[in-house]
Parts: sequence; C-alpha cells; structure tokens
Amino acid sequence: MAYSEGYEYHIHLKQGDIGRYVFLPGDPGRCEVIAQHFDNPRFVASHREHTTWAGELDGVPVAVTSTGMGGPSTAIAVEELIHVGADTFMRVGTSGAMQPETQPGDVAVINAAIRDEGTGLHYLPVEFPAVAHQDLITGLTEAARDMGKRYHVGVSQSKDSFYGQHSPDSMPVAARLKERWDAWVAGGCLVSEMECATLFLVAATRRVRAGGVMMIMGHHDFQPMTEEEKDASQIGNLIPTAIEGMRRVIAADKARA
Ligand SMILES: O=P(O)(O)O[C@H]1O[C@H](CO)[C@@H](O)[C@H]1O
Ligand SMILES: O=c1cc[nH]c(=O)[nH]1
Repeated sequence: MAYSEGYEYHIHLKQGDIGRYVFLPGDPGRCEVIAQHFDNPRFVASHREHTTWAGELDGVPVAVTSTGMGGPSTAIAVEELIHVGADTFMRVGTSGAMQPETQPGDVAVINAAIRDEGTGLHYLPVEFPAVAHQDLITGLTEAARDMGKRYHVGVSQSKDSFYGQHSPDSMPVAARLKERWDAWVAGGCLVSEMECATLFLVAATRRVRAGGVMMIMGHHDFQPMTEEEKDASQIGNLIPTAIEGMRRVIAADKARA
C-alpha cells in the first residue's frame, strides 16, 4: 500500500486500526506467530520492517507491530503507534546470556536497560535511566511465575552493534568493548539485546507504558548450545508468557477502571 493521507508514514497505520496494547517483536516474521494467540487475528499492514497484525485478548483490542532491529526503527515505530492510539508496549524478543545462572530458553523480564545505544540520546540525556513501567514488570513476572517458567527479572544491555557483542576482537575498539562488557556483567546485567533502552526512553518521553520479555539464548561464556538447548530457546516458547503477561496488564487496567 502506498503512503496516503491519514496513514502514519512508516508503519502505514491510521487511527482506529489498533487499540492501546501492542506487542513489539524485532522480527516481522514473528508478528503472525504472536497474532495466532489473539482472538480473531487479522493482518493490517506491512511497510519496510514494520508489519502489523491485530486481534483481541479477553475482548480487548491488541496488536503486534515489528520494530526491526535497533533503536532508530524502534523509536519510529513507537512514535507512530502512539499517534494512532497505542499507550502500552511490550517488547517480545531474543537476547544473549550474560550471567552464569541462566540457561538457554529461560525467560528474562526486563526492568531496566543499559543505554549502550545512540537513539535514546536524541530524547533524553544519558543520566536519565531507561526503565520499564511497573505495570508491565508485574504482569510479566506474575505470568512467568504462574506458568511455571524458569524466569529472571533484571537489566538488559541495549547496544547498537550485534557483532560488537559477538566478535568484539574484530573491532578496532575491541579493548573498549570488552572492558565495558565486563563492567555490565560485573553489575549483574542479565541479557544483551538491541531495543529495550530506546523503547523505554521514548515511552518515558511520551508518557506511555513499556516493558519487555526476552528469550535468553546461548551461554554467558559463549560456549555453543547443545541441540536440546537450541530447542529450548525457540521464540515460540516465549510467546505464551508475553500473551499471559499482557492479559494480566489488561486485567489490572480493567480492575482499576
Ligand atoms: O529477536 P529480536 O526481537 O529481533 O531481538 C534481538 O535480535 C536481533 C539481533 O539478532 C536484535 O533485534 C536483538 O535485539
Ligand atoms: O546474543 C544475542 C541474541 C539476540 N540478540 C542479541 O542482540 N544478542
């Protein structure tokens, strides 16, 4: 569909296409998989890296829009989703392990993010913390606990370079990357991914709610995963926790209303 009047420039949505509650995977291919957990799932739009499906959960309109990888496209998607009426965002993504106590396939509920990215600096000075909204943290934590998932609650490192994480030695700034990675680990940072910090900072700026739940992949020491561990860390295993977490947020909102 070409861009036209009334439609947001990048996500190609208009007022009325979606409701308040939006899941945010990075991967456009994950949108339909998440939407299959909605009642009445329907494709809405796809433009660039932003695919959207809509449906309902417990009678309430929900949607899923992919952010693409990294801060810039995430900020664009969230800004435009706010323009068309969304105010509650849950990132649903994959992440790399950083602590020895996690196992591949564990769930990480993100309560804050290290601002190792550039987009957030276009919103708020670096001293401003990138934190998740308590409603999302509570909903996701209770969902993971009640579903019997192996889960952790903690900080993600949101970075701009995937290969700075996975191949730091190949970078001219290797020493700096490794020194900082060691500091994040020493501070207890749970996982590494690429979008939470930007999402939380845009949300703070626009006064909306955001949180995130991540599938933990791999080992903190980058040892290869076994076939069993690869099976455990499929994104499909994470999605039921995200759906139940959003149901809890919706239920808490209904109880407050
Ligand atoms: O699985 P998604 O949600 O894309 O998230 C992670 O995967 C991508 C890198 O492989 C980055 O977007 C990172 O944050
Ligand atoms: O190791 C990983 C896995 C997913 N996404 C990342 O950014 N890093």
